[in-house]
Amino acid sequence: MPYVCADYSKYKFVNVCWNSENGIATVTLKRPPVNSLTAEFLRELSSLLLDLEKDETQGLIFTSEFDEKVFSAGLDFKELYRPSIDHAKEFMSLLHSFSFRLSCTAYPTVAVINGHAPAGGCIIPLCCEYRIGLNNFNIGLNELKFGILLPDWLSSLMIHTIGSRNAEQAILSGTLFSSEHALRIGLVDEIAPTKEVALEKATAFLNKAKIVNRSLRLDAKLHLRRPILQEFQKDIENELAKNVSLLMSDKVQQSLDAHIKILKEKRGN
Ligand SMILES: CC/C=C\C/C=C\CCC/C=C/CC(=O)SCCNC(=O)CCNC(=O)[C@H](O)C(C)(C)COP(=O)(O)OP(=O)(O)OC[C@H]1O[C@@H](n2cnc3c(N)ncnc32)[C@H](O)[C@@H]1OP(=O)(O)O
Repeated sequence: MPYVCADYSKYKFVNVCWNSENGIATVTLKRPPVNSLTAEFLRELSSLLLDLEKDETQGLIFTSEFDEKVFSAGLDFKELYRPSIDHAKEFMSLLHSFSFRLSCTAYPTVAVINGHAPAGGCIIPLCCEYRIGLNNFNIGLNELKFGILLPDWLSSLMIHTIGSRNAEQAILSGTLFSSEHALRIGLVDEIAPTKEVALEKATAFLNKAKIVNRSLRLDAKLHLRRPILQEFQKDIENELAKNVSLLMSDKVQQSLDAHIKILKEKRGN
């Protein structure tokens, strides 16, 4: 049975609950208020994946501390508004490397989506092998509505999950799906009434994975995910430069500004 070496208490934005009986790590995202992704958060998540790999984790479940509210609100608007060029580059590189790493983990992965997961908030679930949603949440890649062209690796993750036809319609219309709709098109694999039930279902999925030889399973996973992994590895420097210049463009910066204002008005700030 795996043996925990890493000090998981060092992490600020996640709580890691390691079950030493079955080797399953439940990682609860807890970056208030809405688990938006900053460079610091992405750096932490990447380092966590390495620790889990070293500890020979048998399965990983992602969920959110902000139950029935938000899984992740996506990229952090505030950090990406008028960033320095160096920060923009670092952010895009961290987003790319974390998403790549999560897409090809040696251990099986599940997302328990216990709240909204718009735009970049959908990245963790899409990189995972299995998705379990709760009722009454929205999920989807609505980036086109922000004037953001998806990186190829992200479109490819969506295509892998819901098929090309559904992905084309979903991405081009910038749709955020209700949980029921997400289930119909395969964006989530199951719906659960509560987080507890969702976690049980996640454990059942991970236990099923155990009956397969670990290294054989990894070979098969990498083979089945080859089209996605190729997109991640294709012309990385050029892709990152494209994303940085998109982020720094007036159009995207104006869109971020507008969204920050909308959120402020909503709160009466
Ligand atoms: C920009 C990138 C450019 C190029 C990129 C190239 C490649 C990357 C590809 C991936 C791209 C992804 C783009 C994104 O992810 S952009 C983010 C999209 N996210 C959203 O539109 C969600 C916005 N938020 C909401 O809809 C709601 O907040 C939410 C439903 C999540 C929760 O609602 P609730 O009513 O519970 O809370 P609020 O009162 O709205 O918010 C609470 C506080 O949280 C702050 N907040 C919300 N979302 C974000 C965010 N994304 N970033 C930072 N902060 C966020 C909100 O302002 C409130 O803050 P305070 O007022 O309390 O300070």
